[in-house]
Amino acid sequence: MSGRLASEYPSWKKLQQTYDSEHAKLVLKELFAQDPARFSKFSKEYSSPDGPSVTFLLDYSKNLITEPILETLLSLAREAQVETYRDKMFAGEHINTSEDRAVLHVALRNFNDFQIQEAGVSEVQGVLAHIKEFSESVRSGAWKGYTGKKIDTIVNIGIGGSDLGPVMVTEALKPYAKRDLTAHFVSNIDGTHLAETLRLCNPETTLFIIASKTFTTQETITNATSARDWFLETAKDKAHVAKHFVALSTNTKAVTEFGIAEANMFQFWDWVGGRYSLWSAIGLSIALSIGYDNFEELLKGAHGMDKHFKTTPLEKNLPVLLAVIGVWYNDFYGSQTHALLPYDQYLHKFADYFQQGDMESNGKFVTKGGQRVDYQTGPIIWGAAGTNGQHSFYQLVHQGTKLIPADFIAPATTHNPIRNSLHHRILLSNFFAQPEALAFGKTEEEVRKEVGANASEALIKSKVFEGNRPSNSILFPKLTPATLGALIALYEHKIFTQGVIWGINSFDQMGVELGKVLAKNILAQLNTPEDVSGHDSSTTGLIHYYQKHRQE
Ligand SMILES: O=P(O)(O)OC[C@H]1O[C@H](O)[C@@H](O)[C@@H](O)[C@@H]1O
Repeated sequence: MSGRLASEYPSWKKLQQTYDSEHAKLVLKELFAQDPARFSKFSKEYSSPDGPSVTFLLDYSKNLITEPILETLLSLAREAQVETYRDKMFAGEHINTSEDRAVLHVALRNFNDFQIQEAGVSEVQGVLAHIKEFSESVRSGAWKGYTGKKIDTIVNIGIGGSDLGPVMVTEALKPYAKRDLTAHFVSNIDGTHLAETLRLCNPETTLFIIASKTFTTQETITNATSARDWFLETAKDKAHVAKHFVALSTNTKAVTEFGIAEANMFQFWDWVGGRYSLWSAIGLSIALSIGYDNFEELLKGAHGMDKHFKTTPLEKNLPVLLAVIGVWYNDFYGSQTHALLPYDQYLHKFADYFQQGDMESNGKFVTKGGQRVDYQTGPIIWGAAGTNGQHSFYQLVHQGTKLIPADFIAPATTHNPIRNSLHHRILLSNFFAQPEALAFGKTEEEVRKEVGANASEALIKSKVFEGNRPSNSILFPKLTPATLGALIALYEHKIFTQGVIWGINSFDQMGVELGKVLAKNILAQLNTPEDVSGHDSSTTGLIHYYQKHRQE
């Protein structure tokens, strides 16, 4: 984040030389055979420094690293001044330079530990109190709809960071949810998303939460306006909107212009990035669903990880370890992607969430200083809940031609111990087996023994697993709100650390702008073919085809 090219650091050059001369010798099977202490050297147990108890084990021993390589990777983090930039973030310095903003999601979950000077930070507690009071009144039934009935359905209307965090967390923490308060999330501008959701809603008992940092996002404002129209078809009187619409935003003016009273608005601040905002007012749907106390546990779990990140030496600092190991694959092994593979159905949106969290943060080709990078930055993040992925894309992960580093994530204890936790034991046996298979594979010799003398050479070759495919494993006792908070913060700080090393600004998102501008221009030209101008022949041809075939 110093804006320097990462490739100029001495450690980067050393890593390149190490990769060139040693990578052929980095064979997991041999590394494990040579060193019986490999697991204890390359695994760490996290315990929350205070607050609610959170523990987990991070096993990074199945990575293509040695102690000297890891040391050099950590030197790279030091040369890039990760610690300095981390401290700048926590101090509220405007490290989001292109937008001249502080980056203070850590202030949203700060329980009096960090001293942060920035406008708005002193208001955080007040907004949390508002969230508490409001969520408790809706959950208890004290808050009534316009016909005097209690709310039984909430619909969060938002997109990107104003959607993905609340969706992921409400799914992840469903065991803690109030089951008679149904939560829906509408994000897509495609009218189908809203229409299918409204079919499930009763205007008398539905609360719409309009979530938008800017309150200008086309999708959200269009969906919110259509939802209000739908509501007023039944409710008639605009005064009833106050009981059924609240807003989560930084933009008071636009919220009040939309017709939502300031009293029904939950504030946040420009130093909360959209993809880091679930800890802010954007988390209202989470608090409504799981209750304020559990929401606070989520924040405290994240705060524990913040303290760990802020105070732990780099060689023991879990987000930093994940980050530098990721850099090793991304920049030296040429891995294009990184898979997030939670063995927990409740975490089925985890990879979706971090697609924005990571790719919108680190998908940048220009350093903070304006130079074009000459190396790879953020990886493509993808994944699915285990074991589903095993029956779709794992074939390629095991035997394809690409190196796909992966994180396996699982709870030791399930919230649903049906059949005496038989399901969970089967699930976890897969969680243990997959990284093992990826790392150690199956040799031709082993295959030959198995298939017998009559098997064809082609069959034998097709059954070989080359192995040496790296992974991290994260295992925790149970998926609690605090544990989830810590896990999310772990990845947030990993992303931060990588951004600093690559010298990019992880906190703007200029790349989402161009498409928005072009769509606005095209929207104005969609009516008649004569209006279509200024495009290439492909775009013009596509729009003309649409105009010929639409039935409206
Ligand atoms: O909350 P808003 O302002 O509606 O923005 C929603 C989303 O819009 C854009 O895609 C980006 O800026 C995202 O980072 C953001 O999360």
